Amino acid sequence: MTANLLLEAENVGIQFGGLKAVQSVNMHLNKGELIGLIGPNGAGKTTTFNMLTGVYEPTEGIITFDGKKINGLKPYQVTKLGISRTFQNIRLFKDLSVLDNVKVANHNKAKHGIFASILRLPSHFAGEAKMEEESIEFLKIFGLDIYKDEMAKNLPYGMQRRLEIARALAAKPKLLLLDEPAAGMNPQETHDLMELIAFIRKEFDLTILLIEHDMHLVMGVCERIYVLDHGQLIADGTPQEIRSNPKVIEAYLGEEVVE
Ligand SMILES: Nc1ncnc2c1ncn2[C@@H]1O[C@H](COP(=O)(O)OP(=O)(O)OP(=O)(O)O)[C@@H](O)[C@H]1O
Repeated sequence: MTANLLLEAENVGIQFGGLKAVQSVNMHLNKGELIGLIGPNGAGKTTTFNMLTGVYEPTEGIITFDGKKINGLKPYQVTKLGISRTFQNIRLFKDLSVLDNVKVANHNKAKHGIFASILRLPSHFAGEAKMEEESIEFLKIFGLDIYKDEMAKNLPYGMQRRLEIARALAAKPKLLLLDEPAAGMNPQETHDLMELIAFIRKEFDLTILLIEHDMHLVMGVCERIYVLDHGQLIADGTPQEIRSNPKVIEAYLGEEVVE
């Protein structure tokens, strides 16, 4: 294993009944990379995320994260090791405030223990104050601090998507998985999101894997791209290589993308 390797999937796959949803996927993410995962509907992208995050246990292959095998771990254990994600369908605590949504995620990393909290020891209050301060800092980065007391469900759609990312980031991951972060956003929101993703990668020393159908976004921010089709990887390479790969054009991009 090279020192730079953060995640490796070796021949990973999963079968649901008779359906091989994902087969023999080999993938590696180096520290600090921003990688895209693309492919047609039903190709197995979200299923791959679900295997990387412990939602599904692969029926074949090995997933190694930061030198540890993570197959079979529960999602909360994977989060603890340093993988956070967002979902295709926004999953926020809709009736909690914007700030509380981030605080809940930040809580995973709280330094003060449960006894300090129950007994209301000074370390509990100091810990809470620090967490609130940190959570507000996260909100500022995402331009959400002005909405901090608003219930999450009242945010405009694009802002809810940003809040999901802020929340995933508050768990202080090493690897962030974004499932269609630009879905439903208008072109301006998508453009701003692109800049934000590039910014947080640098600022937080993150590795990011993102699923996205918006090719402008994927080609604009990713260094490398993996392409799935019918559960199998059909290509990986730089945006330039992917754009001109005949297999990818046939399966997914369509002729019009080739310039
Ligand atoms: N829990 C499950 N049980 C049975 N089949 C499943 C399950 N989860 C996913 N699948 C199947 O696995 C295949 C891959 O689905 P997946 O959602 O991963 O595709 P996707 O590439 O993320 O598609 P989209 O771009 O539409 O989100 C599909 O045929 C889907 O029906």
